[in-house]
Amino acid sequence: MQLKNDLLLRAARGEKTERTPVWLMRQAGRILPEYRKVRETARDFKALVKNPALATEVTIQPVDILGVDAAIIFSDILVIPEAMGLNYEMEEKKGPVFPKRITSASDLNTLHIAEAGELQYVLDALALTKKELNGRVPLIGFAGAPWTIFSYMIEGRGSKTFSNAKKMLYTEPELSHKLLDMITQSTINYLKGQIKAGADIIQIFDSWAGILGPAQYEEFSLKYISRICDAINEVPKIVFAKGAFFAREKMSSMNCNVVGLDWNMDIAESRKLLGNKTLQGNLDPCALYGSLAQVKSETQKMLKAFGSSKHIANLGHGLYPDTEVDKVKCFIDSVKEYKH
Ligand SMILES: Cc1c2[nH]c(c1CCC(=O)O)Cc1[nH]c(c(CCC(=O)O)c1C)Cc1[nH]c(c(CCC(=O)O)c1C)Cc1[nH]c(c(C)c1CCC(=O)O)C2
Repeated sequence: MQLKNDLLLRAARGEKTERTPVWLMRQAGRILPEYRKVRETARDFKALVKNPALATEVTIQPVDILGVDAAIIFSDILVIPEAMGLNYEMEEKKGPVFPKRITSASDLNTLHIAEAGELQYVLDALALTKKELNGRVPLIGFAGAPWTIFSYMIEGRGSKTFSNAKKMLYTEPELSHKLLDMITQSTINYLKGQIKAGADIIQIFDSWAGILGPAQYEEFSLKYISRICDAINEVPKIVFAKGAFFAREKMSSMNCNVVGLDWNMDIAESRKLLGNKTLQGNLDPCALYGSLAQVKSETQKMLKAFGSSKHIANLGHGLYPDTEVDKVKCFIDSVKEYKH
C-alpha cells in the first residue's frame, strides 16, 4: 500500500520534505471527548487496549480530528512486563500499578522472554489500523526502553525518584543486567512483530532516562537501546530519552534515524551534538496552556530554530490531559502553515 502522506518517513530518513511533519506524543487519549466516549464503552483502560476494534478507533481519531501526519498505535509500554509474566493494573487517575514487583533474583524465575505472539492483541490492532488508515498517514509502533520498563517492574508504580530501581543498579548489578537483557530480547521480538503487522516506523520511549547519571545511563540504558536499534533494520527508528541531555553526543552514533528532544534541550546545541540525525520535538507541553496567539508564536519560534529539514514537529513530552483541543489544533495548523 502506497502512503498518500509519507512526510514523517521521509523526514525520518533525512530526506527533504515540502513542509515539516507533525504528530504529538499521547495524541490518542483523554484530551479528546471522542476518546472518552469510546473509553466508556470499555470496562477499563486495559480492556480498551486489548480490543483491536476499539484500539483502532481511538488510534485513528487524532488523524481525523486533529489532522496529524501519523497515527501511533493505542497501547501502553507496560504490555511488555505483562507478556513476560508481571501483570499491571491501570488505576483511574493514579496510573499503572504492579500488584507484584521484582525484588530479588528468584523473582526472575517467574518471568520469561516474551514472544510477539503473546501480544497478539496489539498486532491485531496494528493490522486493523493499517487497513483502516488506507495509506492516509504512516503508523507508528512503539515500546518502552528497557531501563524505563525495568524501573516500573522494580518500583511497582510511578515514582518521582525511582529510588528502588536505582538502588537495584547499585546493589544487584548482575540481576539488573539479567532483567534488562530479558526485557531487551522481549522488546526486539515485540517490535519485529509490530513491523510485520504494519508499523511503518517505531519509537522507543525512555521516559525515565533523566534520573540516571551519564555513566549509569550508558551502562544500564543506552547499551540496551543500541541493541534494539541494531536488531531492527526494517523501518526507521526514533529514540526519545526524556531528560538525557547528557547522552546526546553518544546518541549521535546510535543506529537510529531520529532522536527526540524534550524542551530542556537547546535546539542549536542539539543540532551540533546530533548532526547526522533527524530531530523530533520539542515544544513544552505547557506552552499549549497559553493563548492561541502564544501557541502560534511559540510553535513558529521552534520551527525556525529547527530549520526546514531533518525535523519532525512534536512536543517535548506527552500531551497533558487537561490541554484544550483548540490549542492542540492550533499547534498542528501552525506547523502545517509555516513557510521556512
Ligand atoms: C511512561 C509511559 C507509560 N505509557 C507510555 C509511556 C511513555 C511515554 C511517556 O513518557 O509519557 C506510552 C503510551 N501510553 C499510551 C500511549 C498511546 C498512544 C499515544 O501516545 O497516543 C503511549 C505511546 C496510552 C495511555 N496510557 C495511559 C493512558 C491514560 C489512561 C486512561 O485512558 O485513563 C493512555 C491514553 C496510562 C498510563 N500509562 C503510563 C502512565 C504513567 C500512565 C498514567 C498517567 C498518564 O495517563 O500519563 C505508562
